[in-house]
Amino acid sequence: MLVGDSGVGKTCLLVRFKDGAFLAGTFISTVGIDFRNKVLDVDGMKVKLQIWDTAGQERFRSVTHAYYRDAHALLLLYDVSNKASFDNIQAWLSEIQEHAHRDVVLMLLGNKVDSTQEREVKREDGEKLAKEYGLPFMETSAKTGLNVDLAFTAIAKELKQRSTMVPSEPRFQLHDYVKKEGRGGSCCRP
Ligand SMILES: Nc1nc2c(ncn2[C@@H]2O[C@H](COP(=O)(O)OP(=O)(O)OP(=O)(O)O)[C@@H](O)[C@H]2O)c(=O)[nH]1
Repeated sequence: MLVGDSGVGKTCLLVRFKDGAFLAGTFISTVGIDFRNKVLDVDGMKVKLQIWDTAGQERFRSVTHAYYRDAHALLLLYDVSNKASFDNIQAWLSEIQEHAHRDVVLMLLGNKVDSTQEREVKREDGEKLAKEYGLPFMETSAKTGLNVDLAFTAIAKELKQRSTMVPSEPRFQLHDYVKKEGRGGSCCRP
């Protein structure tokens, strides 16, 4: 499930991942909730992701709350060119704590990293916040596609591992995967 303030790019991230395209121009806010499916090949096994795109607008909050409970994974987004969306992350984390399952897989994404001129949130600040809450973190761009497949693949790997895990088996580490695969040395530099 994709969550975060209105306008951070949740729908665009999903469209980029599903169709490899970018919805430029007019911004049509999601009403309520929508979903798309995508099948990924993860280490030779097909993993079907059903990805729910939620409305970021406050007035739809009661609708989206109802879906948290069934979510296996949450991608929490802010917009690196919008400081307010970053400042609201803690409020989103409280919502998640209140409504989502305790074991939900959670990842923090700083989107629109292509907007370098308008950047209001430093990568270091995103990393610091993620570290504080023990979350894997990436910067993404739905516009250029940077780290989009990587973020969803990391989630799919984690979910696959959880669903097939034998108790004594070493666990897939989402954190380590994100660090190792993120482009540009230290995780996810554009
Ligand atoms: N430059 C840039 N613009 C983006 C990116 N992702 C989304 N946008 C733009 O940001 C605006 C909002 O994108 P959406 O994907 O509709 O935002 P949302 O988070 O789904 O918004 P709600 O449905 O209201 O919750 C649109 O005008 C997009 O074109 C990105 O990675 N880079």
